[in-house]
Amino acid sequence: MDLDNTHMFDVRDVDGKGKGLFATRLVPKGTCILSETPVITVPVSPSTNDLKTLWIDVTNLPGEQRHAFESLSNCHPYENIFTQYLSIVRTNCFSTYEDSASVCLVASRINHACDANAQHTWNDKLDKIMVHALRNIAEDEEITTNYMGREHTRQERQEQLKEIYKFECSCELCSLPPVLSEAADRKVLRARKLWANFQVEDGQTRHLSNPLQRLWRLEEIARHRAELGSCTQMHDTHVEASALALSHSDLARGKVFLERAYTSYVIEHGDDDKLTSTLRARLQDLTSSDCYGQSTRWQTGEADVPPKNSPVPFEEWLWKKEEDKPKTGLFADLWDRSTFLGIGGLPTEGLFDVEYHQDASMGQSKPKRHWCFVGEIIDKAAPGGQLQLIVKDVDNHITGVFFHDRHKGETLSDTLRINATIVVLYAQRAQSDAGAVVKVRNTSIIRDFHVPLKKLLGLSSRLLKYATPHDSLRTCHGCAREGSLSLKCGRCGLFWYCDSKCQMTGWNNRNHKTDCKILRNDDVRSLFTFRWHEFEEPVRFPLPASDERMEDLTEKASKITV
Ligand SMILES: C[S@@+](CC[C@H](N)C(=O)[O-])C[C@H]1O[C@@H](n2cnc3c(N)ncnc32)[C@H](O)[C@@H]1O
Repeated sequence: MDLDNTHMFDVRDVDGKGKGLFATRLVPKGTCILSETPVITVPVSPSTNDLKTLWIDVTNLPGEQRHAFESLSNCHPYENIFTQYLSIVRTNCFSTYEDSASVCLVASRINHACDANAQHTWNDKLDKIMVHALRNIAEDEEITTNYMGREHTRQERQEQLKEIYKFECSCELCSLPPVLSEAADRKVLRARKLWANFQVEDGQTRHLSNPLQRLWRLEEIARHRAELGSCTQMHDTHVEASALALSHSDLARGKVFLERAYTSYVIEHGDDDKLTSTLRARLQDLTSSDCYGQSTRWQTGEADVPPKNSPVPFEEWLWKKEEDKPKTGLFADLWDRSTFLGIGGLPTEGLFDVEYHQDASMGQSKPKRHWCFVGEIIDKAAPGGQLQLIVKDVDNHITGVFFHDRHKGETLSDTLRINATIVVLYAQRAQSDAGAVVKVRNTSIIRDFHVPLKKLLGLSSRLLKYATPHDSLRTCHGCAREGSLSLKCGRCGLFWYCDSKCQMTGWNNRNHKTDCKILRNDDVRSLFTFRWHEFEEPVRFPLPASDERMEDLTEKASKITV
């Protein structure tokens, strides 16, 4: 017999259960209570030949082991020595190798409880049954495992245990008063249903539709499952949440979820399991995950996990429960992937997305905030007279923008030029033969800016850094000094300098010659000055009131420095 940690438990008689395992000292949560190599393995559905093989295997066991096997509990009737051995297997087996059931001489003595304090798992790296403590187990407490998995109602559990193991379970969970038992059952059913809905959609792209709602569903599942106490199911929930976060380039949440998955998995499976090693490796390089970066909608860095004393409660941050706080910057931040999206971050056409839609009458959903698709035209064609743009989006994904308006885009076909940036308001991700595309049904939602996307993004960064006051101080665009500056660009009125020397540096060496020209275009100015985070109703191009806002901004800028 191959056993570790025998000093932690012994086998005792238990009233009404036969024998059972008991802790002989405090066993802390996560402890490996035993790891044991099976003595007998049979196919799950044995043939007559397999029964003979079973008989041979048992009779070939060393005397002590054969005796131990024959004296294991047997709750099924049998007719002869072959079926007697099979009945013993059925009463005591664990599923181990594919389609196989195995018997261990010690682990098989562990009795069942629906609210078990330990869990057995099969470790195919070690070829052993492992039993780990799911919580602290007190000295003299019976060690129990759950024979059936957690997500079953009381009635389902009782029926299965009676059928397979011929006993009526009287564990604490099964002995709850009816009101509490029904409440526990409701949690089981809710978690099971929510989880089943996740399983319906398969493949990596499942994370792209309605991610916020999916995250909130996972939070609800995680809450129920935490109460049900299954580490395996907590692991599954957090792995899914991690994949969801990573799909949207959210490394901070992806990391926290994966760490949680790892922690719960290790409790039940130990740290020498195959999947444990995989999870550990994945944690080392989150970006290597298959689903990473399908969109940048929630982009964060690993270091963006808020500190413990952060004003936003950690769980609220983790599950994105916090209200979408209005962002108050003076200029639009084109890098903000909650508003300026690539194809992967867009809500899916025809689906209600809680992050972007509000209910409206007649089952039609309306935008509840502003957002847009942003990309650069890299090619265009008009097969069958329909204008189709090939676009590289803000996430560098190549996608299509297809025109489904009355004129099939013909009215715009000359204006929309290669290398121009386009912005499509309230865009949705639609399916076409060519994969995911944006369909433009009304030309007033699309606008082209005769500037490559890279330049617009660079300008956005510079506006945020040099044209936005920080604590009433400005940053010189020429030398990056922070202070009360008195010289501003006379043309755009937005960039500030220490003196004319810095202004020359800014103009000639730091892009302002180009930026200033770009900023003279009304559409570009309104793109940057429109209040994207203040929503009253959907807008169309041209975006409203850019000039007033620009005047307002330049005036504010002057006041700060006078
Ligand atoms: C795998 S064996 C467990 C060890 C067994 N008690 C023994 O004496 O070897 C399964 C059998 O143990 C008994 N058993 C397990 N858990 C029980 C429980 N919670 N209440 C009553 N009997 C239980 C049932 O007879 C069941 O068929």
